[in-house]
Amino acid sequence: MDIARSLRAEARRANERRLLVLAGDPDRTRERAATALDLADVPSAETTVVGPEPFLDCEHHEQSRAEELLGRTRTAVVLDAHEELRPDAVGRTVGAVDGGGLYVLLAPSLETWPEERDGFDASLAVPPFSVEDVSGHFRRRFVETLRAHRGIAIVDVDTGTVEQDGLTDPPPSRPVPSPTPPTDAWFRSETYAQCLTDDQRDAVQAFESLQTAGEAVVVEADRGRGKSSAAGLAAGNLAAADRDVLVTGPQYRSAAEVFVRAAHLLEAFGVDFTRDRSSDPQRLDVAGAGCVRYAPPDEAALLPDGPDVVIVDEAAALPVRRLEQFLDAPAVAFTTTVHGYEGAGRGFSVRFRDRLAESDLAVTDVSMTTPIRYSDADPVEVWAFRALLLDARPPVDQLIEDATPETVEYRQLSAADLLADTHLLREVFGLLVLAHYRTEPSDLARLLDAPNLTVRALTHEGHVVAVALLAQEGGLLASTRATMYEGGRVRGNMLPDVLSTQLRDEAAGVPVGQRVLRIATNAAVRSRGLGSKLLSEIRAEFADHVDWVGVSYGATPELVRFWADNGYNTVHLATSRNATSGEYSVVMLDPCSDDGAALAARHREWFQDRIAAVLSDPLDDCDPDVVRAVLRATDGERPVSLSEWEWRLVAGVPGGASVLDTNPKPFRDLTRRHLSHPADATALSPREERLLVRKVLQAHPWSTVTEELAFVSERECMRTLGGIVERLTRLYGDPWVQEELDRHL
Ligand SMILES: CC(=O)SCCNC(=O)CCNC(=O)[C@H](O)C(C)(C)COP(=O)(O)OP(=O)(O)OC[C@H]1O[C@@H](n2cnc3c(N)ncnc32)[C@H](O)[C@@H]1OP(=O)(O)O
Ligand SMILES: Nc1ncnc2c1ncn2[C@@H]1O[C@H](COP(=O)(O)OP(=O)(O)OP(=O)(O)O)[C@@H](O)[C@H]1O
Repeated sequence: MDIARSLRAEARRANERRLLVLAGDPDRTRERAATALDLADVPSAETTVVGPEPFLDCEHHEQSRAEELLGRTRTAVVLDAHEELRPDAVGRTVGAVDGGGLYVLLAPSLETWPEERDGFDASLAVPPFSVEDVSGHFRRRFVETLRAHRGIAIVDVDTGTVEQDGLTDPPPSRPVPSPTPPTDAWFRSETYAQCLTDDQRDAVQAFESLQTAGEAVVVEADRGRGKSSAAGLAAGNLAAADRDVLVTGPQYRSAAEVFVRAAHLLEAFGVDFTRDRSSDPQRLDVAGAGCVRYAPPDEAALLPDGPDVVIVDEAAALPVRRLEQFLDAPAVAFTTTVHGYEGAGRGFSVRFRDRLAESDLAVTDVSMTTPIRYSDADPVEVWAFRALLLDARPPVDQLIEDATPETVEYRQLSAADLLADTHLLREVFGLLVLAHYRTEPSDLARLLDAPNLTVRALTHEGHVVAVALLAQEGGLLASTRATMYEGGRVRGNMLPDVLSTQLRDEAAGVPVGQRVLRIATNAAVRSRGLGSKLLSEIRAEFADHVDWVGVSYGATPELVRFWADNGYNTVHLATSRNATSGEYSVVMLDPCSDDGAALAARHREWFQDRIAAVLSDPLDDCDPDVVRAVLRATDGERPVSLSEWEWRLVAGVPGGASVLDTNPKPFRDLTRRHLSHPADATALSPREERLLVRKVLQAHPWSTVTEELAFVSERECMRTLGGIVERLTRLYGDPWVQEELDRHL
């Protein structure tokens, strides 16, 4: 195992990492890993094993807990991939290895590995498919990248052969010149002396704006660029200047760097501070001035004790709704990873950026590119980006800007097509990453190997302009359906699962469908009908083979309109918010066969029957425009059937003879009817419809509705509602009801 020693020596000399692959019999690879780390002089206190067994005397996590390494720095990480290779675990762990350190991968023989089905593959076997239907494209490609990239040693431990030594003979790393301090800085000069790169200096300087309320800073960088440290340098300064700085992030461990750097800086300032190491969360208190304190995201979101500044570390890992809560802080910074473990720090941009722009905060953006943990020529980072396509991008705008529904070609892209054309694969994956909130490395494996998934795209002159990822669902055996109905776990099959488990329809898993898992049009060519063209091509292709096409996504008014315009109708609105998007998810179906139509029809009716009651309780905070769009997208008219007494109650409201609170039910029925199938779509203005949603369906108090919808007084708000009830009564009431109405006017 001299190879381990030389790899480490080279890594140290160049301040780069090296990757050591030990392939073959599992126990033998584990023994060799122990020897290799010993020879390479890596202390066990600086090593982490990620895999099923703690076979070394060091920190250990399962692959499913790989996020424990986010934001941390280790000299060696050993990824034991014998039982399974989770692509996300690779993404999450590789960035933690320090310059001069080793990433060690334990795997079966590389010759046979792609053909073997492991634990991760089993997770791709979605009923009615079995694990034999899962292919090994991702792993084959992964092995090819191991063989093709520099800085990677491969040892066959069964034969003792060193397939490649991974040595690159790099020039020794040269000390990076310290960045020059800025000329007019508000932070104390010691701060800038502690910055390691120009990027870090610029980021720290951007944080200066947080001294005043109304400011926000967003720092975007790949891993290991020193973002958390930049935040720490800023936090130390702000605390010394009497600010109360609240730090949050998905795990304290990854935010710990903020505290390390802040404490170090306060020492350099020579100020008195106390550091509470014993308590978790940790805090630093500067004598006679401010503090830096940690709280987990759910607590921090309540802005406990009124902080002056909030720093959200690893923001991309938090749901949008959580991030939004921090916009109420006087000043706030978000640091986020662009490419890496979540695969998609970019996704941070997808929804949250709009909210940030709409807020009253003035936003300063900074990006950091120069790595700090290791040299910028590090071959292991290059390999990881390539193997996991972390840097995949859609085509540049110029190549596709002339695309229209007439110029594009509809493409059925098999895994073989994608593997044969790296550009195509990068464009497809890049577009998905860019347009969706969270796309992870495992999504790449899923796209290439899962038997239930299909990729469809529109290309313009060979470049991808829109892409959709489809999942086959339904067509389930009676036993699988029974498991689902009884609350057992069945992989995939999201729509049958929601319809049978939550909505108590055991037969929902019989019809076969294609669910649009994701769809995206390149931002440069949106709103030209390309997304709609892709959906209509998909429907045309599958209509003869499936019972339905369907979708579930976090509802926004625009998106609901997009799907509704393309023939999809609402059957369900979830009663809890989607953890990632922060929105309420809507389920929509477009039936293609009689069986599909029967499924859609019964669920539509059930939806129409329950929605008013649901909106007055669990969905009472759903955006009224989402409610309007979702109701408008329900197919099939469900008439109002009010009793005579209910009609008399309704007809009395406009003239002031009766009040809504006596019994809201008939008002809800009427509202539901009008918002889903208006007899006259122009009868009410959008604001009047919002009033109906907030007051009648969601039962908000008059005072809040008056304020939210900007009525001058509660009286005016009530009078407007009376006028609305009058118009609805005229639209839907029989002649005798109209007479009843006129009696009171
Ligand atoms: C299962 C899921 O994937 S749901 C998530 C859908 N995907 C995304 O949100 C990713 C980002 N968005 C996109 O890629 C695109 O906006 C898509 C795929 C939603 C629509 O693609 P496009 O090629 O623009 O569709 P198309 O031109 O046929 O229809 C556009 C209509 O969709 C609606 N729409 C959908 N989303 C938006 C939006 N964010 N902003 C404005 N309009 C929108 C509008 O009604 C628009 O019509 P308009 O341009 O006349 O106002
Ligand atoms: N100014 C600095 N002085 C000393 N060490 C630093 C400084 N900046 C960064 N480092 C070190 O470099 C490593 C990476 O820094 P940091 O954790 O801040 O980066 P990051 O971009 O937040 O990384 P990740 O995305 O992995 O969380 C850490 O070990 C940190 O201690």
